[in-house]
Amino acid sequence: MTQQRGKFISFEGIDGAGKSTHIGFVAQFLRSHGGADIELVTTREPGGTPLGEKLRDLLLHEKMHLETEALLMFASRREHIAQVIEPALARGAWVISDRFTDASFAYQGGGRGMDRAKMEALEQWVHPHLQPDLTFLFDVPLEVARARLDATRSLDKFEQEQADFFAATRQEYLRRAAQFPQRFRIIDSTQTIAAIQLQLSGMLQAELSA
Ligand SMILES: Nc1ncnc2c1ncn2[C@@H]1O[C@H](COP(=O)(O)OP(=O)(O)O)[C@@H](O)[C@H]1O
Ligand SMILES: Cc1cn([C@H]2C[C@H](O)[C@@H](COP(=O)(O)OP(=O)(O)O)O2)c(=O)[nH]c1=O
Repeated sequence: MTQQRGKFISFEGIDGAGKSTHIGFVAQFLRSHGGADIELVTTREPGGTPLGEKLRDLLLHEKMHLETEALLMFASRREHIAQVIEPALARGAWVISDRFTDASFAYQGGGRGMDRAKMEALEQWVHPHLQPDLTFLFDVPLEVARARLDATRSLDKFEQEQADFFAATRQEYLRRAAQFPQRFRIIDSTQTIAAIQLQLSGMLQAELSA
């Protein structure tokens, strides 16, 4: 009997939107409601493989040309797809990824202003047939995200960007969501954590019974 392919779920949003807060909850929900035989793989981008984690360190801390940045994001992704995502989906596991290609469109395309046709060419090259089945976009106004970030940790290269960068990043996320409404779920991340978890539970339940 051929193994049923697993599902691929990505988490997106500008820094400080609350994405990391909810990934653990979603993993826990799927473990307790998805049946004993569901295998979950939680991973992240940039990163997710030993090589990808080295690239992540460079990407988050070194200044570089915007096209170098985009190419390294997709290089990390190529490795991630080959080593982690595709094998997991093929054996029936569910993959939960903290960011995927929508982040490249949002940050390198929207935030940095890289030409969209080049972004689309990279997407077509690196994963012409793979897209997440479900993408949660945690959406908040910039000021809310910034206030949350300031309260937490020391900021990496992207988190140190200014308001206009994040305005363009957020706008590009929303454009991608409008372009792919079937897979995107936009979460109003100004709600309380409890309210968001309730909303996520309903969406996940629907996905489990699909
Ligand atoms: N809905 C929310 N309401 C209030 N605070 C939140 C909410 N979601 C997240 N936070 C807090 O905001 C900060 C940043 O959240 P985090 O999940 O790390 O964001 P991201 O992963 O999107 O950068 C954390 O301190 C977190 O506890
Ligand atoms: C995947 C990806 C991430 N990024 C950026 C967005 C984030 O600022 C940063 C790291 O991701 P993030 O998951 O936010 O890490 P953390 O929550 O630990 O800070 O990388 C891109 O610019 N392009 C991409 O394609």
